[in-house]
Amino acid sequence: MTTHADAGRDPRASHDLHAFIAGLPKAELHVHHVGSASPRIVSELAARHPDSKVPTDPEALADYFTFTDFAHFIDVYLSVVDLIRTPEDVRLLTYEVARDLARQQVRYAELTITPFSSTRRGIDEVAFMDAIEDARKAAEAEFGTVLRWCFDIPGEAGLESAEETARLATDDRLRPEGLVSFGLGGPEIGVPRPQFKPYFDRAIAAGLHSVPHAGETTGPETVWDALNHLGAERIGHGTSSAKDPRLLAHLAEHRIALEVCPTSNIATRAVRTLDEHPIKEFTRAGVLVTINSDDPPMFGTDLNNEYAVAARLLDLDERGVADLAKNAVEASFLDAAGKARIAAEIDAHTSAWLAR
Ligand SMILES: Nc1ncnc2c1ncn2[C@@H]1O[C@H](CCC(=O)c2cccc(C(=O)O)c2)[C@@H](O)[C@H]1O
Ligand SMILES: [Zn+2]
Repeated sequence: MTTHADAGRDPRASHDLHAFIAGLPKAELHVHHVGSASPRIVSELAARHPDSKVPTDPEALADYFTFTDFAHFIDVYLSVVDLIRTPEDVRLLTYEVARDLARQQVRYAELTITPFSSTRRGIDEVAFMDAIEDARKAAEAEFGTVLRWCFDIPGEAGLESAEETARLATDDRLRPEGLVSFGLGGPEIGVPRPQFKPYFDRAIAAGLHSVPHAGETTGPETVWDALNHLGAERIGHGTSSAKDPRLLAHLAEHRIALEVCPTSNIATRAVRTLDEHPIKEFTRAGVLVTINSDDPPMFGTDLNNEYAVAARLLDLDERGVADLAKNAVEASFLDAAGKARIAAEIDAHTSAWLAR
């Protein structure tokens, strides 16, 4: 498996391609709020809360963030969630995540937030919404990075968490301005998707887009469930779709994008090795593939590295990488003018690079 010692940069992509990717304007569609906390922020929060089992030494975090399986990953993830205790923690985390995205030339990101995990730990719901919105506005003004929110149900926490997430996402007095979509995360085994239909129906009726995780740790039938019962417009991961040619054809025909996160799949052991990742089967079947980082510091990666990994697995040059970046813009929930602006920036960067 990929270790943190060699992660953060795919050594097999050329220096030139890394430099092209680093300067490429990008959109990120699948990245988790708490899972984006940098080692510096995690260790700062861990030092503030010495009762936690999370290491305070950023160096020790690489070991702590090495997972035996998906369940272990979720355990560790929740220990970091436990460090976020005040609205100020939420604001700081969100602002710092935006700074990290801006450094990678991410112009637009849909950040998956699990408000249930914060409200059940006692953070006031109004203060929580104010904290994320305050950080969103500051980040846009200071870094030029546009953030939007996806509120996700932590499925394993049961229907109580679904009810709470749907309430927070649809109550006009609470619902934040930046909210665009509704998701479902956590383990899939033992957490059937169809039971969440009423909550997705409410979110969709309130104008939100549907973007559940599916087919990350279970088979293609979970992706079908997400499509048929939850009205999925994009699929988080969808890795196991490769096992079902009819599903691949359906995704391709309906332009339902997969939010592919290659390094994540290795780190959680959903896929054995990068070379066995089905990304090539997706593109071969004509599926709209987007490249994403999921929980970058926990997986020792970042979005730029995920593009380098994808370039290697798909054997892409600069134009091919630029096309992948445009897929994410197309599959985003930006308006047409916003999409056109980032697509033009991608073209400008690519032409200038190739004319060097
Ligand atoms: N690759 C991923 N694939 C799937 N999900 C991912 C991935 N990365 C990050 N997540 C996140 O994991 C969380 C899971 C939280 C969870 O299951 C849970 C269960 C019981 C209680 C509580 C609680 O809060 O008390 C939470 C979700 O918030 C989700 O956004
Ligand atoms: Zn995810």
